[in-house]
Amino acid sequence: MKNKILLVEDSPVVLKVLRYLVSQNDLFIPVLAKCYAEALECLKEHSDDFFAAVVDLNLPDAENGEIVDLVLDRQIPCIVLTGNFDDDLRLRLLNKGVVDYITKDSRYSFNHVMKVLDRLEKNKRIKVLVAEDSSTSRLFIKILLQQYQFQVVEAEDGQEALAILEQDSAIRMLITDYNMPLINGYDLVRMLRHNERFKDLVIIGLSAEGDSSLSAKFIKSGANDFLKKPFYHEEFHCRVNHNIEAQEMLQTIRDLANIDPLTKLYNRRFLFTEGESLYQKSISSDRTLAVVMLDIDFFKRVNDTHGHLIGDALLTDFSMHLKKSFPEEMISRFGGEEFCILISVESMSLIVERLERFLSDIKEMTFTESEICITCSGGLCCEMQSTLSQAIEVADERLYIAKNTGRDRFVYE
Ligand SMILES: Nc1nc2c(ncn2[C@@H]2O[C@H](COP(=O)(O)OP(=O)(O)OP(=O)(O)O)[C@@H](O)[C@H]2O)c(=O)[nH]1
Repeated sequence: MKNKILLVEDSPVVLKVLRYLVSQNDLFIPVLAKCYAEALECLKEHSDDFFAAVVDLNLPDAENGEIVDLVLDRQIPCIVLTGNFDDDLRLRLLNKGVVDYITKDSRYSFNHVMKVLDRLEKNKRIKVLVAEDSSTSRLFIKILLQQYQFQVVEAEDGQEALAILEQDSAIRMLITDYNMPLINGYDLVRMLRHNERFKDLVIIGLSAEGDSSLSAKFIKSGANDFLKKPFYHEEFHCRVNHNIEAQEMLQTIRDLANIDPLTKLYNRRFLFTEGESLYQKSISSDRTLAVVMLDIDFFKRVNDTHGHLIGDALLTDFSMHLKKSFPEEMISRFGGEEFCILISVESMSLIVERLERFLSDIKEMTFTESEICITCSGGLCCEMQSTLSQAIEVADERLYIAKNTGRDRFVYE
């Protein structure tokens, strides 16, 4: 469902620009009002289900910013547009709880509005943990985060923060004070940074005024950023949003390096780095990690008969089915129409059963809009080798045997 954005602006040109920009984003749908009275009607008509509002501060029928209260009273995130910058007014508006205050001084201002809307939409799915023993300060930070639509979790001390983070892997950011009972903020950051699991957690330390060494300590121990108390709303929002954006960019770069763009499975590079370390961990903990090499039979015929685009669609559909059939396993596209699955082995009979079921499921299915029937062949290596590469070689030799002995089968030994 699209998010409704209320746009209140008396200038037809500005309203047109805003409408155009908002409707360019697939997630948003603009609802327009030229004055306070029209905005009131819109709010009544749409029973307040607006995702956010972008409002002009001075409207012909409400010259003193009354529109801001109208929107905020309905708990709608409010972005204020204004013709001139006024420091007192800005502070008054931010204290009221507006998300941002933007001057209409250039076309970049409207891009900024879009950036804020986009951020609000993404933040709905981001959980932030606030670790702070002072309830007043915690509440203040919580309100600021909620203005930007973040989901907020709270901890009263470092120990509680650690326990929450251990339990909830969805938390992407920690904002932590220094002075806290049980575990202080600095030790909390150090503990987290020594744990591989939290390497991507964004951490912002809060340091009290006058203690300049604390911010350096936070950064040195692995925090991404710090804020000196007291801070301005905008400074807080900028640091929080910039750090989340940096984390998102890092994730995009990682995905580009590790994920096959067509099938969205891991690529060969990821298999030989992360897969190898998984394999070595299995060796050291005396667990068996089976390597399955899987290849679609006569895939060239699919391309030759239906064309490469349908061939691509088949690879995508097939990969989705692989993911469904092996949800816990690391699956990679080894190349072309060949895939590699790493499966923890509890018993040989169980793994054989799963692979045979997969083969028979594939045979019963049809793929793509052209309803193509396929089979596939596979080789399995269950005997632990010294490296993943060696295990892949063994599984690949068995796959070769499967191909040469009639296809549509697995060779296990
Ligand atoms: N559409 C599409 N085709 C691909 C892609 N990658 C590889 N191929 C094709 O996959 C085909 C693989 O053909 P072959 O290696 O001869 O294997 P096969 O036809 O599956 O025969 P067997 O493996 O022996 O059963 C080639 O035609 C490649 O062009 C891709 O990303 N998209």
